[in-house]
Amino acid sequence: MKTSFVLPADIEPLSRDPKATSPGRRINLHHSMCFGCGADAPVGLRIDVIAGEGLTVSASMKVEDWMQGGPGVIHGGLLSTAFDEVMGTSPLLLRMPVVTGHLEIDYAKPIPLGSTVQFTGEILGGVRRKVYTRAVAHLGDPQEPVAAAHGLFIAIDLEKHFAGYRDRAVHPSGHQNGA
Ligand SMILES: CCCCCCCCCCCCCC(=O)SCCNC(=O)CCNC(=O)[C@H](O)C(C)(C)COP(=O)(O)OP(=O)(O)OC[C@H]1O[C@@H](n2cnc3c(N)ncnc32)[C@H](O)[C@@H]1OP(=O)(O)O
Repeated sequence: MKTSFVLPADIEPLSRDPKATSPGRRINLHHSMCFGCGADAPVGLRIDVIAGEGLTVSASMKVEDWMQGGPGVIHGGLLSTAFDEVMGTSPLLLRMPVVTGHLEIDYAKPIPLGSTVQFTGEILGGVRRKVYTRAVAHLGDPQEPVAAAHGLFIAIDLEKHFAGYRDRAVHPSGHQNGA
């Protein structure tokens, strides 16, 4: 599939953390109200990202009617959110919390409503706090990808990064902290 994404020349291999989620198990994320993965989010993708061997992950997502962009097909921005979730979860195999720094999507074919998108993702390597990832989407035949993505994720200190925002966090009760 065509892409304009270029990996840096100084990229280095990364290693799976020995305590990372075992292959075949769901990678547990941050909170249940996350738009990408949370079971309690009022509207969301509810994507379960499954650890694979090495630095790989997989996931699937049913394309519901509310995800429509063009007539009968998925909205491209919504697909990019799904890629963000799949690739953004993968650095937890390194036991590294990250946020998205840069995201690129290559759309190859329209994705019909009612289909199930299968994602495979992998960590390609890193440079300092930067983690480079790639993911591919298909509708059942891995040889016929419908889209692919590259993501650059930046390792963060969780406490510091969200320090100024946590009082706005929404909880399953519908209440915000302090509200
Ligand atoms: C609540 C729990 C969350 C965590 C759970 C994990 C699972 C979540 C899964 C959910 C998935 C969904 C996830 C989401 O949706 S996360 C939500 C969307 N993302 C954000 O909100 C991030 C907003 N950005 C920032 O906070 C800062 O800019 C960050 C923290 C990213 C960097 O600011 P910081 O001041 O800390 O560091 P730095 O500026 O020195 O940058 C560091 C290095 O990175 C390089 N760089 C930076 N940006 C870019 C760029 N665009 N292209 C190329 N390179 C870039 C930069 O050159 C430098 O490189 P080098 O000098 O080393 O060579």
